[in-house]
Amino acid sequence: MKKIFVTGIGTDVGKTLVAAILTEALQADYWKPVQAGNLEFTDTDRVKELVSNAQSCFYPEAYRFHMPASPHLAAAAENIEINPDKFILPEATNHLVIEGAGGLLVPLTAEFLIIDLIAQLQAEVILVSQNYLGSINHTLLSILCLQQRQIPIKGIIFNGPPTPSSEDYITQYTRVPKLGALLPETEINLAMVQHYAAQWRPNL
Ligand SMILES: Nc1ncnc2c1ncn2[C@@H]1O[C@H](COP(=O)(O)OP(=O)(O)OP(=O)(O)O)[C@@H](O)[C@H]1O
Ligand SMILES: C[C@H](N)[C@H](N)CCCCCC(=O)O
Ligand SMILES: [Mg+2]
Repeated sequence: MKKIFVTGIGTDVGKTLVAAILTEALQADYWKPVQAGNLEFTDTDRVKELVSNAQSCFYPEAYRFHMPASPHLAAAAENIEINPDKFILPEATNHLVIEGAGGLLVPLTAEFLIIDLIAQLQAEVILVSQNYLGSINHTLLSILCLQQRQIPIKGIIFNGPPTPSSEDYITQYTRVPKLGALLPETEINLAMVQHYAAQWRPNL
């Protein structure tokens, strides 16, 4: 069974949308271990809304915080310290898509970062890269960091206006494959998620 951790080169790069498409493509289960902010409509609510297969299950977050901030700060604001031992993989017999918070070096505690959670869960990574000026640097930094920790990287999803020159540089320099691309969409709905799911499925 695949255990895929969806991380990104930063926050707001499209991880939730990509996670919804991957969940649909693999008819996988979905888990967001830490939700910071947007408790009235969480990333899990969003993915549930966008996934239409009957097989996917959605697991409750290990931690939910009100403050839309780095999880270590959001936790401190509620006088809570995140305990890494509390991140227990849901007992699933299905593929599992796990969504992080922000990028790889986002703190969960003073010592424990998202990248440490990925290593602890022994998941492979799909990295969401958004195309903007500066994103080559952010994408290479993320990949070098994962490679230094010997965390397996399944591939990259590029989000936003296509920029083949940047994408080619990144895939050639890192030797990490491109799994798919997500274009800027005006409508985000079930049909759009199904369309990308079918397109990316052969690469997953
Ligand atoms: N390709 C796209 N076309 C249109 N809108 C997009 C696209 N990708 C992302 N968005 C929108 O951009 C916003 C941020 O995306 P998303 O919530 O998926 O980011 P994220 O990386 O999951 O952030 P977080 O770190 O908070 O989990 C959302 O409103 C999402 O719908
Ligand atoms: C609140 C936001 N949407 C995410 N849930 C958390 C992003 C944390 C980013 C921290 C940082 O890199 O400075
Ligand atoms: Mg998200």
